[in-house]
Amino acid sequence: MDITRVGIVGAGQMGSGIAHVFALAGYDILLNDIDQTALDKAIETVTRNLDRQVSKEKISQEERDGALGRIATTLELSDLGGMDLVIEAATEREAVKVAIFEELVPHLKPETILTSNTSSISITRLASRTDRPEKFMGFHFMNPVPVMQLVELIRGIATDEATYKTLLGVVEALGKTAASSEDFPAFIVNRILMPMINEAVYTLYEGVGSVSSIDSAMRLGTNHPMGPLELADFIGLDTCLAIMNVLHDGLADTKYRPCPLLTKYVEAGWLGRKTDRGFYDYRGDAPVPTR
Ligand SMILES: CC(=O)CC(=O)SCCNC(=O)CCNC(=O)[C@H](O)C(C)(C)COP(=O)(O)OP(=O)(O)OC[C@H]1O[C@@H](n2cnc3c(N)ncnc32)[C@H](O)[C@@H]1OP(=O)(O)O
Ligand SMILES: NC(=O)C1=CN([C@@H]2O[C@H](COP(=O)(O)OP(=O)(O)OC[C@H]3O[C@@H](n4cnc5c(N)ncnc54)[C@H](OP(=O)(O)O)[C@@H]3O)[C@@H](O)[C@H]2O)C=CC1
Repeated sequence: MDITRVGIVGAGQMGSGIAHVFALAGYDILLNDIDQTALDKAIETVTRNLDRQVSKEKISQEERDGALGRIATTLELSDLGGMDLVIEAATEREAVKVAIFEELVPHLKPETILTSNTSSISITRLASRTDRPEKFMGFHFMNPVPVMQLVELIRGIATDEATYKTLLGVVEALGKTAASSEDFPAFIVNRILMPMINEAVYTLYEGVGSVSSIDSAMRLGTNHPMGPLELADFIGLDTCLAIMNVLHDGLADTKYRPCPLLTKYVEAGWLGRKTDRGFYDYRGDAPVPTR
């Protein structure tokens, strides 16, 4: 199937990054959120990141202008009805995603491919709440989307081959690389990454190390570009906790229990960079470790 128009639901860090790379690759984008401020912020973020790419001579001014011109925004989910492909990138809560699909599906063309950027939730279960499980897939981008090469492709039990092949073609058109994962909790990347981040929070909780010693140990000792607590703040502590809960519930193994300190930070509304406070305080010029 030929994809030219792409709808994106949720204009947070992932929705804006996905809009950026699709627009740069020539797709027409309609970005939706429940909050006008989120849409305005997303356009600001995309503009800033495109400008950064121009200043680093990765793209030309014309490419930047073209990409920005291809992104429109809307508060009405029904406006996404005419899209060829829809990517849901709203908050990592199953009830939120299911409500979006139930509202959106009656407006979609029969041939539209529907996808979720979920980090962890069962694709088969989400697909079953739509009218098109055979045209439904997990389409999992990595953060920051303009920089990270990987896209995980997750087929639900009913996903057909044509849908998989179409999305594989889209990943190639974006200049990214696909990895296929079976539909099990948190797929490949987060099945491995998130227990490491959770263990880093336990390491802090048990007093084995401070925020800076844990992060510098992993940055300098294992050559990770970011320490695990810095990365948790970057991803969003609410998203990290949601993923751990999906692993814990879905695999029924206590080794995935979320660290109580992670839960406490989320309960406090300290969600990391997006709220200016997590394991680091981002309100000053440079991030300051909080423990
Ligand atoms: C939770 C999930 O479901 C799945 C996930 O996403 S898991 C998270 C996966 N992501 C990671 O693990 C990220 C780990 N961190 C990193 O790779 C790096 O720290 C980073 C790429 C984010 C930043 O790298 P850095 O070297 O510290 O910073 P910086 O020099 O500013 O950026 C590196 C390059 O990326 C570019 N860049 C960074 N953010 C960008 C953005 N949002 N848009 C466009 N370009 C960007 C910079 O311009 C720079 O380009 P050059 O190499 O041409 O100079
Ligand atoms: N953060 C990461 O590193 C990664 C995240 N993901 C996944 O991507 C998805 C989005 O994550 P991320 O961008 O980080 O989260 P953010 O919190 O940055 O953004 C989520 C956005 O979705 C909006 N939203 C909530 N409910 C609705 C709705 N009903 N309709 C439209 N928009 C809605 C939120 O609005 P409001 O703020 O008003 O609630 C917010 O703007 C999640 O499923 C996450 O697991 C995937 C890969 C990496």
